Amino acid sequence: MSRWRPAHALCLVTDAALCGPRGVLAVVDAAVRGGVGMVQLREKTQDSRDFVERARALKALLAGRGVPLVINDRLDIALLCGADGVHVGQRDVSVDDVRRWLPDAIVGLSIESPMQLARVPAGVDYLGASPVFATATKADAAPALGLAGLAALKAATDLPLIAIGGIHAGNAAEVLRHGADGLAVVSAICAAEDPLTAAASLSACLAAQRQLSRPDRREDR
Ligand SMILES: Cc1ncc(COP(=O)(O)OP(=O)(O)O)c(N)n1
Ligand SMILES: Cc1nc(C(=O)O)sc1CCOP(=O)(O)O
Ligand SMILES: [Mg+2]
Repeated sequence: MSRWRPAHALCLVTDAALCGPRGVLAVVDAAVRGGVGMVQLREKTQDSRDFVERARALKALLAGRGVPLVINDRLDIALLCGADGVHVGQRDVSVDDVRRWLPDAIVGLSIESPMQLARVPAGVDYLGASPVFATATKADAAPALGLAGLAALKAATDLPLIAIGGIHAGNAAEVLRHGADGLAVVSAICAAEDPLTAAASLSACLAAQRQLSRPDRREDR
């Protein structure tokens, strides 16, 4: 298991097309300056050689900034670039296989329904609650969980939940109130005119929630 904890983390999942001519590295750099605490490199169309090259460049960009790099789907790319973790979905390489090669890495697993919670293997650091809202960013996303579905997942697991799908600064606080420990976004940052400001707005929502959940601020004490 990893020592990294996703509570109150803002995760940027990259999309090269949405980053446009600015490029993935420039958008990630701005987003990290705005408060992003984890970066997931997600490349669905790039060939493997370019994927490794981008992953190594991102790893170098994030080095010394305390921001882990997680690779979407591809254990081989994670090994080649020295990534801090891997995020897998229900039909990707198994968590057991990732753990065999990366015993101390961050491992995330997507969960699309409460039924899938029955089959979460040991060795998972966080669950991606997917998708909370409908999203145009992932064509094959499962039906939206909605806020009630997110809350139901939260009630049924002790693992940290990182919510993804249709999240932006306008609904982030509600998502956090319904049980998300962290937030993952693609378009809210990659498609933003100003990724630094977009990240800072989302980061402020997380900071406000962190403040509210401090033990000395709880009303039930
Ligand atoms: C944080 C987070 N949660 C869920 C996903 C989705 O992963 P997956 O179901 O494997 O779908 P793809 O991203 O591979 O299309 C994610 N990437 N990140
Ligand atoms: C990468 C990803 N996975 C999802 C899932 O439901 O598993 S939804 C998604 C994309 C989320 O993009 P946006 O923040 O632009 O809505
Ligand atoms: Mg996947």
